[in-house]
Amino acid sequence: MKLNKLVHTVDAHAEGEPSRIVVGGVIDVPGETMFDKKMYLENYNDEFRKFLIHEPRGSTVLHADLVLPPTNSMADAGFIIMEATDYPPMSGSNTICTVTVLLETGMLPMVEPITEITLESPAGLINVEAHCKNGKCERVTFTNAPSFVTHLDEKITVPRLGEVKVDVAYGGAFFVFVDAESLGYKIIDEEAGELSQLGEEIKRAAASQLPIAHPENEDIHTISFTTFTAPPLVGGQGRNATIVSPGRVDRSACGTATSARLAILHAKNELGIEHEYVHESILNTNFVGEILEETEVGPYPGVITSISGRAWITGTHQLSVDPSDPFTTGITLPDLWERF
Ligand SMILES: O=C(O)[C@H]1NCC[C@@H]1O
Repeated sequence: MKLNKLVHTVDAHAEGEPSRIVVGGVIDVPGETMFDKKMYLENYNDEFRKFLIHEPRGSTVLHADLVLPPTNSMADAGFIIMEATDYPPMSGSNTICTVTVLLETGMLPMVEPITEITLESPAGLINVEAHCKNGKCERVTFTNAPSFVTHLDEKITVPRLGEVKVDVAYGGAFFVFVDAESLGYKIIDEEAGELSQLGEEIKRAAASQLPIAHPENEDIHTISFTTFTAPPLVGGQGRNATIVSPGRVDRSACGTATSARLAILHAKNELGIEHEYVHESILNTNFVGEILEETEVGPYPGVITSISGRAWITGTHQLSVDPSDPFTTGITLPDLWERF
């Protein structure tokens, strides 16, 4: 057997949302910070993301996280988040999967009952508290990058819907928020296809009509996700479906959307500091969010939030490329891609 590449991954899911954690096969990526390294991959080696996530080795419903040595001496490990179409600076489900894998494989030492570690994400340092018992990482709570709101009750025009009222907020990526009930949805399984299609249309409309940029990082300058919000169905405080490109529902409650939603609720005086907010997913799983303190991000008032959830390892893979394989970097047929 002759191989051009051999990459070791440990796969996991956080409350239903799957990630593939790269723990071997890559020594390092050029760049002085984790954000520089993410930009390097995006600009010069995007083939690696496609190799990990796209068919025939992955699927549209998969993310990958590349574990690297940190560039900041305060951090225990670094990681670069890769999703089906891009590289978000931060991600809740990816963080929870990465922490669970680092601790349950012994890559970082597990201390029971609470392991405290710091990860360096492209969005900055992330403090993590993991509740561990009998070698299992039972729950991961992390303090997210600062969240802030850029637009409240803004009207955009969406081709199939006409005028739609939206909020836009950052929670590690930019999200456009839409009230699902006002469009006739409750966020249940049978709506997943329609919500995915509408979400992609709303994201495109919002991105073109509401220009935005992160005040502290001009390379973060577009709306990446649509989040539909609805009243809870299974005892939480809120429910959501975040649409992940190329157009499918986040299986988890989406950690970064939860942080962004907390920033919006706080801006509307609907949620104070230190109140737990149980955010339900379409699968009835949840992430628990909490506003820890107020802050400022450039000209925007913001909040520091914590997000908490669980992950489970699903298996390990040795991904490889046979030099005679015609499909080394992924297949994206329009039956699943460019559908909407
Ligand atoms: O939990 C989150 O933040 C994420 N889940 C998939 C898409 C987002 O990055």
